[in-house]
Order: sequence, then C-alpha cells, then structure tokens
Amino acid sequence: MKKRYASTWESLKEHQVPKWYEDGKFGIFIHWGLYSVPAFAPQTWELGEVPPDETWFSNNPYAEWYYNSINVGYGPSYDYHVQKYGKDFKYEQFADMWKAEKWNPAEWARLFKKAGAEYVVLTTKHHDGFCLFPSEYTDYNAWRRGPQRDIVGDLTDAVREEKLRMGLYYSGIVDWTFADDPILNNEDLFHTASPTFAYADYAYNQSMELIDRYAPSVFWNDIGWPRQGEQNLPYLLSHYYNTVEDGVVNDRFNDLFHDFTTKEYQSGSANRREKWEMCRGMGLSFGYNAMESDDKIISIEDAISLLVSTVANNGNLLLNIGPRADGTIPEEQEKRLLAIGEWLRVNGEAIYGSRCSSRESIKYTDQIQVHFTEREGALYVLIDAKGRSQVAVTVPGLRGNAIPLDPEVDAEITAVDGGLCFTVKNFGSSQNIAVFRLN
Ligand SMILES: C[C@@H]1N[C@H](CNC(=O)[C@H](c2ccccc2)C2CCCC2)[C@@H](O)[C@H](O)[C@@H]1O
Repeated sequence: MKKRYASTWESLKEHQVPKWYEDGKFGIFIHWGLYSVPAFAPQTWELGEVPPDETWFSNNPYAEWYYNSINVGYGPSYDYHVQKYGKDFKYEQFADMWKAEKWNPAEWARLFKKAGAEYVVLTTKHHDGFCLFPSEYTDYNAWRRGPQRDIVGDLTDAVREEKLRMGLYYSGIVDWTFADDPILNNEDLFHTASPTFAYADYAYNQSMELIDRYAPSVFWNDIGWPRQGEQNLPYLLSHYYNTVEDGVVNDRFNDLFHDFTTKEYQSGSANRREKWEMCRGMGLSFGYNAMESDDKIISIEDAISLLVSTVANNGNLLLNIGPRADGTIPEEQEKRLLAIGEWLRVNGEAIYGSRCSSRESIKYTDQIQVHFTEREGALYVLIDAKGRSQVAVTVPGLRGNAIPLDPEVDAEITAVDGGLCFTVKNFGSSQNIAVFRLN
C-alpha cells in the first residue's frame, strides 16, 4: 500500500532509507556539461585539504567550476582561457561547441553495469545553469543547444534498460545565470548564489520538472537550497516521495532534512550509525580535466580500498566519471571502472546487501587495515594490504574457519590466543584486498 506523505517535516521524517540504497553500495557519479569542452583546471588539492578560501577558489581543481574560475579574472584557468579562447570569448559560447557527437548512452550503461554499479547520478544542471534536459524554464539547455538531445532522458532510459537505478543531480543554491558575482569564499558560495525569490521559484519548478519527467531514484541536490525557498521544501520533497516512494535525497538542503549524509573528498562528516555516501572524482576534479592523465588519478587498489572502507562503515561510494565533450569516457577512467567490476564479481558477496558490522575497522599500519561486514548470518573479514604482496594479521575475538572468496587467494588461517591469524601469501586477482567468509 503506497504511503502518502503530507507536505510537512513530520510526515517526511517517517521516510525510511529503502533497501535498494542500503544494498546498492556503489554508484557512478557523472559530471558532464559545457565545462567538458574546455576541460581545464589546475591540479592543486583535494577538497578539504585547504580551507575553502580565495586561494582555493582562484586555483580551483574542479574543472566543472571553469565559469567561476575565469570569472574571478585571474589565476591558472583565467590565463588558460585568455590564451586558448581569447579574453572576449564568453563561457556561453561553449553551448554551441558541445556536440556529444560520439555519445552512445547504451554503451555507457553497459560499462556501468560491468563496473558493478547499482545506481547512477547524472548532473542535470550544474552551477553554470546549463540544463541537460528540455526544461520549460530556460532555453539554455541541451535540447535547444549543442547536443540538441534530452541527455537526461536518453541516459535514464539506457541505465534503466540495464536494470540500474537512475539518480539526478541538481545545483539548488548556485546558478551563475541568476547571480554570477565571482565566488571567492564559502560565504559567497552560500549567499551570492541565489538572492531572489524568482530564483527560488525557478529551482522549485525545475526540480518538479525533473521529478515528474524522470522519477529519479536519487534526488541529489548540491551545496544547498535557496533560503527564499526553504518553506517550499516540504511540498517538493513530499511530492518527490509520493512520486518515487523508494527515492532518496542527500543532506544538502541546508541541513533541513536527509535520507543520507554526504562526504566529498576530505569534506563532510560520516558516522557509521546512519547511512552516508562518499563522493569523489577519480582525480581532483568531477568534470573532465584533460590534464589529468592516468598517473594523476586514483589507483585501482585505492579505489577498491575506498569502496571497502566506505561500505564497512555504513556508507555507499559514489565514484565520479568526467566524460569528454564528444561523449567518450577517457580510457584511464574506464579501466578503473572495469577493475572495480572485476573485484566485485569475485568478492561482491561481502559487499552487496551487506550491513555494517558491530565490529569496527582495525588499522594496523597505514598499509594494513581490516574491515568487517555482515550478511545473512555470515561475518566477512576484508584484509586491505595495499602495496604489500604478503601479510600476516591477527584479528582478536574471532573463531571458526575462514574461507577466502577468491579461490586464487593463498592464505593460512590459524587460531591464536582468542583470535585468528590470517597469513596471506598471495592475493590472487584481488588487488591486495583479500576477503574471507567466517561461518
Ligand atoms: C559533487 C561536487 N559538489 C561540489 C559542492 N561541494 C560542497 O558543497 C561541499 C560539501 C562537501 C561535503 C559536504 C557538504 C558540502 C562544500 C563546498 C565548500 C566546503 C564544503 C560542487 O561544487 C562540485 O562542482 C561537485 O558538483
């Protein structure tokens, strides 16, 4: 029986995180848009490594921030823009250069399936205000300009064809077509961006469009919601849940409500008692940065290690890809997705459908950590020994026999004073993360 939500915070608070999101564990984030044409940002820091102040915003590693990075009028992206496109070249001109001429959404969806992802989240409108769907509220969109396609609709269909969940990202509080004072610090970020009731209505109306046209399984709002529109949120969110009962929303609605909290690189907080999601690019950027070569992005081991440590602590990993403007996915990004899929094909029973164990993760050294998950009465021990070919760890308080999920893993397990000692001589194809099931 479908529950109906009233447009009140009390009613919304009854919403439970749906099983598919608890079980899914791994999603693919996609940042694709006009910024994919210049595809440039300096490779400086991870978000959270330095304070979000002028230095960060004038040397922004996020290629999808290209508009603001040139709008500040100085810094590496500004210099790049002047040199490559000329001082008078307007960002909006990228709208007629973005053709997505090689884009095949079914190919993308097949890759995400092979990667072992359970859901996908695509940008529908990023901070630059360009919409990847035929919005009634602006012609600055991919139906009228550039690709002249309903990017959101075409990818949604292809993703659902592969039986994956489709989520949509919306930049709620920042839209540089409404307010484009250069953003140089966090105060600007949360205030300059949406000064008018008109914009608050625009964001509300577009969000309703997205819900009614695509019924997304995830509504991923970014940074915040227009202050002038906060009183509309109960209407928007109850409409969302009444349209998509097993939908989920994140925690970027001015901390007013969420199904799951978010981390982004080193920013944000997570505690294992409630559901959270970790998102990051493969390099330092979400939008494609042509400068980010294979050696500059996360290694396969580190990506799998991040997935394991996130899942073991009650989180999902939303790993981003930044496709090129022509619709192809850079080989180095595809390589990582396929390797994660390979690892999950062998070790996925410890991940999908698992729940956070009462046992906390153990960090022996920087290189050796042990994580735990539980599923259908079994305890899984995930030994992460990145960068080592062999390892011996004693895990206290365990007993019984442990079977490696990967038959290629060569390990000996011996009972020692109230614990089990795992000696792994060979990690097989499991990228230095060996998983054992304890019965
Ligand atoms: C997925 C990424 N989200 C970014 C927005 N990030 C945030 O709102 C950042 C954030 C990070 C973690 C939790 C909540 C908010 C804040 C921005 C400065 C300090 C922390 C976007 O600016 C970025 O382009 C990309 O879309």
